[in-house]
Amino acid sequence: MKEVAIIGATGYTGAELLRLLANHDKVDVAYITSRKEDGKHVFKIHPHLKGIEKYKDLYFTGDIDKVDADLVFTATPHGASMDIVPDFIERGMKVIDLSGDYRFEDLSLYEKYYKIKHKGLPNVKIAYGLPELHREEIKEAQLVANPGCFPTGAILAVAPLVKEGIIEERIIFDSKTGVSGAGVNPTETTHFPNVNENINPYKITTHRHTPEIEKELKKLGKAKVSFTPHLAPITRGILTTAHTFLSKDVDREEIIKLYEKFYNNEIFVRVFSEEIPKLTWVRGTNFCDIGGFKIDEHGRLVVISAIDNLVKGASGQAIQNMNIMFGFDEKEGLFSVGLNP
Ligand SMILES: NC(=O)C1=CN([C@@H]2O[C@H](COP(=O)(O)OP(=O)(O)OC[C@H]3O[C@@H](n4cnc5c(N)ncnc54)[C@H](OP(=O)(O)O)[C@@H]3O)[C@@H](O)[C@H]2O)C=CC1
Ligand SMILES: CC(=O)N[C@@H](CCC(=O)OP(=O)(O)O)C(=O)O
Repeated sequence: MKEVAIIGATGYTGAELLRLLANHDKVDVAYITSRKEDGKHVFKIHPHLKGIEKYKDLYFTGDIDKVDADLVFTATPHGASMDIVPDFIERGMKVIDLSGDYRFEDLSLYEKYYKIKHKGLPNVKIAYGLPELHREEIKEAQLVANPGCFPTGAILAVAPLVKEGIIEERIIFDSKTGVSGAGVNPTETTHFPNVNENINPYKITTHRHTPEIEKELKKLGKAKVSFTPHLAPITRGILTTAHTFLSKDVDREEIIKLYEKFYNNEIFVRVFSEEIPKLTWVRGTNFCDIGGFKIDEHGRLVVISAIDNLVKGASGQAIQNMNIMFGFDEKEGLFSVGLNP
């Protein structure tokens, strides 16, 4: 049995780690931290976990220095993670950081989009935690930078096309996200009357996930990314519509075959040749569903992806990465089907 700790376990991704790890047979949760709920039982803050035997003696601690585990999940905001991760690394622990702090090799790109001065990368192996593209690096890493939620759905939607070199450089992503993507603390943007019955575009041309998507796609081929997120009146899920422009003479069947081959051994990516992915198919699951593959008369190829932002977009992917780092079966604790309808 391995022991893990969750820093920031009062938040949404921390809670989701606890929900998913309840079904994981190879790890125990040894520590959960909170700056404000020190000493409280986990069921007090997360009543939906009540009755889970493995959590019956689990209490929040406010003292991060006490944390000692085989692996630490830092489910903390960007900026906060880089204050706490180096100490765990120095103490020899593996870390999976759910924030954006360690996703960029080029720190000037991070500083430009996050508007935060970066404190530097620890001198250990760091991997970008998208298993479908970086499995071998994740196996070797001491620190895994878990991808952003939008980048997960966007990158997986077009990776086969970029790698094959059959589309133009320009790629346009239009994404709709559930409100849980904004974290546990309510704001004016997430206030019910402002979200309900609306679809609100935000951070048009400036969202920090644009350079994250682009730098990952550039590792595969040519990519210039335009990205627009929209807040939708749903709790979970990200539906991404990717507009790409074919540069080679390929038909729909060839494209579907390319995706099926690219994701052939990937348990958590499901390619649909006919159906259009739906958020309810992936809700609560670690799947990224990909479909659409429609080509218009101008050579525009439209691909759709669907993920649950809290699972494949955050905590599920973090557990998938942990499974890879520990050499466990990659789907341990993660295999479930969607809550459809
Ligand atoms: N929500 C989502 O869908 C996704 C989120 N992410 C990223 O994952 C991380 C966590 O997100 P999420 O769970 O939604 O965020 P939340 O705001 O819901 O939770 C973050 C938690 O971190 C703790 N925290 C905040 N500041 C500090 C600090 N300085 N030191 C220690 N702990 C701190 C807080 O706990 P307390 O106040 O109790 O100490 C808080 O509950 C973020 O970086 C986010 O961008 C990534 C992908 C998807
Ligand atoms: C709805 C909403 O606000 N979503 C967040 C995405 C959260 C996330 O995954 O981003 P990082 O892990 O990169 O911080 C946003 O657009 O900023």
